[in-house]
Amino acid sequence: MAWILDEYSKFHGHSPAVVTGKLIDLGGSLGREAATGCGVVYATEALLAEYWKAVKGLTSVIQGFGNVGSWVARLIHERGCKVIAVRENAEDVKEKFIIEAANHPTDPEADEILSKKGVIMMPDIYANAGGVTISYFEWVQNIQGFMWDEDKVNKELKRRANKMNHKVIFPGIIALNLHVIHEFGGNQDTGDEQPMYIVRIDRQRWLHLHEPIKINIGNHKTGRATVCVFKDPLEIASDGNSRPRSAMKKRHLLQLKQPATIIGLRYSFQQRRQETYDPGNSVFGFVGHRFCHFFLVCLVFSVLA
Ligand SMILES: NC(=O)C1=CN([C@@H]2O[C@H](COP(=O)(O)OP(=O)(O)OC[C@H]3O[C@@H](n4cnc5c(N)ncnc54)[C@H](OP(=O)(O)O)[C@@H]3O)[C@@H](O)[C@H]2O)C=CC1
Ligand SMILES: O=C(O)CCC(=O)C(=O)O
Repeated sequence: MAWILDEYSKFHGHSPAVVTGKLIDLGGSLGREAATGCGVVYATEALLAEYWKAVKGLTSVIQGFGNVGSWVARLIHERGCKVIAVRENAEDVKEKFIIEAANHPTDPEADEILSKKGVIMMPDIYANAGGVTISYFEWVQNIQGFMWDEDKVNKELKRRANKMNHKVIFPGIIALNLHVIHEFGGNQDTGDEQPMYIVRIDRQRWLHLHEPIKINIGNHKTGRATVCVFKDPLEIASDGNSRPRSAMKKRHLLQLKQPATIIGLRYSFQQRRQETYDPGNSVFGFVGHRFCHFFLVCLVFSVLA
């Protein structure tokens, strides 16, 4: 990077913004060393939240222990995850989640084996985006001629990672395929306790949603349900509690006496209107782009006996 900067600057004058990943003295950004690993951890937390899990209490295997791997190990250890660093081949993998922190680490054959085993993979282009994000920050600082302190870099990284997670993962959390994916509590035979349903909507449908979406629930024998309406599952899972029922705030719950139809609205918190999804602004689009917060507003629409 130093060589590229040097060569370019010979012909065009000192231009630090032409290349990123530079040493600090040459205009590099503070925070780069940890940024990719940090981004991997934020992305992992968001993925786990989708499955009502937190890093805390899990066991992990890290393959590759250089810059990214060692930062991930340190950060998840701090969050209460037990790290066992071993190499594995795809046939031996027992993990439920694989986070691709390196570039293209899973070859097509392994991908097929893992997918048949039901392993959930988070792709590299998403998981390691902290690296390119810090490059963007470096470029911004260079063109501004102003150096951010490390705290500012870390805060910006976290802010943008969270926005990306809301954009890319959270819409999928709230729904997939319009059916009940989790049912907590309740005894289907005796109807002793009220079950809780977590409802998802297909992500593509969510992203292109212009009209309110309707979800029918309540094929339960007892005809009663508790529907969880939430705006940020990560918030719920981040306390390390993988049992959403106890972490759920009262205001997130709707008590239903009978099966019902729920209407979900895609809602922009900042602009207070429904947003149009721009496919060109997906995974990496978060860099330098203005985002909005979304959350699902669910309303009980009608009762279907
Ligand atoms: N650093 C960054 O900011 C970013 C990195 N990435 C990607 O993440 C990956 C790791 O980058 P980084 O941590 O910087 O690289 P490093 O060179 O710091 O570390 C790579 C590590 O992987 C180990 N390794 C190499 N091959 C294998 C293998 N087949 N199985 C297990 N371990 C192996 C190396 O071990 P040994 O030294 O013994 O060979 C080394 O410890 C790369 O794919 C990189 O492109 C992506 C985005 C940003
Ligand atoms: O630093 C960057 O801009 C991206 C880094 C990256 O993706 C890599 O090292 O593979």
